[in-house]
Amino acid sequence: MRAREEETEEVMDLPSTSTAKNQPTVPVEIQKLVLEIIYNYPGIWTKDCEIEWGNLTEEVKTKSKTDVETNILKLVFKSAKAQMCDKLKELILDKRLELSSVESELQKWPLYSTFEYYRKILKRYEEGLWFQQKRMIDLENRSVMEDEETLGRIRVKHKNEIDRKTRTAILEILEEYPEVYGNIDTTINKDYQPIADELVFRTNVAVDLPVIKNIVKSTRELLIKNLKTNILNTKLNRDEVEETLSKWIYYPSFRYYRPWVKESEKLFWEMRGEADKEMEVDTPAVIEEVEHQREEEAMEVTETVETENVAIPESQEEKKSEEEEDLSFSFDPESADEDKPNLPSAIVIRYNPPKQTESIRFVQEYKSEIPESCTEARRAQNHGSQLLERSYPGIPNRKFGEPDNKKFGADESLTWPVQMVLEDPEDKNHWMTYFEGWNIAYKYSEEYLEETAWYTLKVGKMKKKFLKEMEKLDKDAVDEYRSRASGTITKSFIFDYEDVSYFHSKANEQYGFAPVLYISLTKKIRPPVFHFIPINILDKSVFQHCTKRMANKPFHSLRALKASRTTVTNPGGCEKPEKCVCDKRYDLVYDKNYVQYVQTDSSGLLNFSDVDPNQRALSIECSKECGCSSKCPRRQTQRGQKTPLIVFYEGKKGFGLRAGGRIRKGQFIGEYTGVIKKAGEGDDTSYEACLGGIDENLVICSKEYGNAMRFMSHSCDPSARFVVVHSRRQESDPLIPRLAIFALKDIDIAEEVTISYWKEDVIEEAIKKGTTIECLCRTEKCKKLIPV
Ligand SMILES: C[S@@+](CC[C@H](N)C(=O)[O-])C[C@H]1O[C@@H](n2cnc3c(N)ncnc32)[C@H](O)[C@@H]1O
Repeated sequence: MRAREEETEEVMDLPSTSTAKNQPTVPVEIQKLVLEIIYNYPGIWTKDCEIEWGNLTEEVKTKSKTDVETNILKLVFKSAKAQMCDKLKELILDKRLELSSVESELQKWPLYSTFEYYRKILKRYEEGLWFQQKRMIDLENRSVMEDEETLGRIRVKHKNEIDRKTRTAILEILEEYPEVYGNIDTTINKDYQPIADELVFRTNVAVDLPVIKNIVKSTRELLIKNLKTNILNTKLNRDEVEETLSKWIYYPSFRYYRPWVKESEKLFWEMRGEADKEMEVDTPAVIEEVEHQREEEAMEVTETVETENVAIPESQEEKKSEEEEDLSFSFDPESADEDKPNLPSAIVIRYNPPKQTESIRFVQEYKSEIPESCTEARRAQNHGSQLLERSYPGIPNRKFGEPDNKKFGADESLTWPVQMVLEDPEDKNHWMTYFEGWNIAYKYSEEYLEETAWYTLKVGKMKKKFLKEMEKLDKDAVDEYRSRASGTITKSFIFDYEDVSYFHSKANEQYGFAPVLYISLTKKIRPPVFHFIPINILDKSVFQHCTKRMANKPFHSLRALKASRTTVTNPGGCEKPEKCVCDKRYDLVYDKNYVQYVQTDSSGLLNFSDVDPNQRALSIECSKECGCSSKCPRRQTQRGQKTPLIVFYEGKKGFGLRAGGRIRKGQFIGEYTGVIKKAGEGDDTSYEACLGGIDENLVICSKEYGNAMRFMSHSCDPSARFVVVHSRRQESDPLIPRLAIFALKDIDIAEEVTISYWKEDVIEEAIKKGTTIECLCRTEKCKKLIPV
């Protein structure tokens, strides 16, 4: 690296983008020397290697004969990095220069000659800028569709990458297609082709037709849901409903649809007992009024509050900040199983010859595998040069690294999925970004990631919020974790955590479930090893045992066999209360003296106030027979985990489970999955949960196969409890018992999700016998001892 001849400035303020007033000034010569020397210390290019900083400080001292403190050197480096990013952005995006002009402009920057090498580290960042520049130019020329060359650069967005901008654009385009939005229920994928074409034309983003269809339908669902919550639950008056709706982020681009849901709205007002009042959305005048308002709005730039569901339960309203709104995971409704009708709800192994049904997957043997959707990880597993010395079921142990870049990197970067983003403690506006299958860190601005990796950024922000909450309990531990996570993670066990988190979340994502992250703040312990499985697994004999039970019979056969004993009527939670037969089915099949019946209300919440904590609770979920949709509040287990969960190292207790978002009292948290087997078959029962209430003889064992729920610790004052669930989508499906976990209280982000492992009498019995260990639940109600 040779220094360039002519310089104009003698001193420079640090850092370039900083607003701080009292930054030191460092002579350019020293800055150049520092940057030149840093070339030989790659350990600090992308991370903060303290040893290298120490050596570097010494070298600078020797060569410059000046004593410059390490933190000043860090500032020099940080400032140069920021300047390099700013300059690239300015030249590529603002000035829209070509590559050769960018090059010559950069040469004018006095530090470039000694810092040029760093531009390679910003390769992906720069690629992103070129891509954006191209898109801007394409859009201006409106030549995207004609130009074959450009078509290759269109960004394809998959379901979880759909950001607010894309969704808004789809809804805006849709307005021009009343023949589609007026017939949403009967549309087929093909009907959305003109919308998809227009989307590419307007935004250079390509989205699959089923995804567009889902977005349209789900926004309609959200509109209805918001109306329902505001009218029935929050009991707002008409003006307030209007006002609340207008805060919903998609309302401005979707309000034209309101008259098409007037029947639903009318029904809600009727249920409120306000049927006599005139429906305001009923007349064309309203559409005109909407149009008028819209024109007015277009004139003024107002800040929109982002929220999916604008109705906030009263008890939580105060607490819910804008930041949280942004973090609320709305896997519903895009990921609801309407999208994937063929998803199995259990896996049966060793069934010979295998059968074929939609709801059950039959296999000869089962082992965790890298999800099929992770194509880059699979490619890396085959060709990557970086071997990670570890072995986790279903998780690759090979990655691509710098040496593979030339052969396997190239242009595909544009469609690579981003695996994770980690906060950069030194730079709040950028995130350290890792692509799936690669072990190289890149730095991207939040703005850029918002555009290209919306979903992963959301997970990153959730983790950041979780750590912020954990700081209140143990700041030192969180600081230590952060410094480790921003260091050389590729070689440390942190990557194991990130990979386990990613691939388990991907397995969940296939079913439309929320992510699971694994975190150990201080202890250098490897993540737990087990086969992650989002649904239950059972073998042929247990499967046959389940399918022989009377509960399998369809409702009409049950009724023919038996007269209903009592009338349990609480069908209010179902979307179609008039047709719902769940409660009656409970009467016909289960014994109320033995298992208590619980049923979700219209918000999908369970009320446990009358349920004995020592008694088993059972819920029956709706099936197609009830006539409701897959989004009915009475289908919680079928829809699955919607709140992110954190498997967190709790010290002596081992790993436990914490909430990655706010969970409401009565809310479904997740399903306890594992191997369904006969009780008493294994010698280690610590991961076994009984299916009593449905079948006393069966347990779910999550020791070798399971999901995040297997980590719940015992508490003498638990925040959640088990509910056995009778659930299937179709009455013709085999009925396999399921086990759900519901919240007993409001659980905040970073709070532990715990259950009581035993009934009280079992704990007391063990205490009497002396067969106990110390209980570490640390609650006020702790009995201090629990059974071994
Ligand atoms: C189902 S496992 C929970 C996950 C386990 N901690 C892990 O790291 O895999 C049950 C085990 O967790 C630990 N544990 C859970 N709750 C506890 C508590 N309240 N006190 C002490 N140990 C507990 C015990 O070792 C128990 O055998």
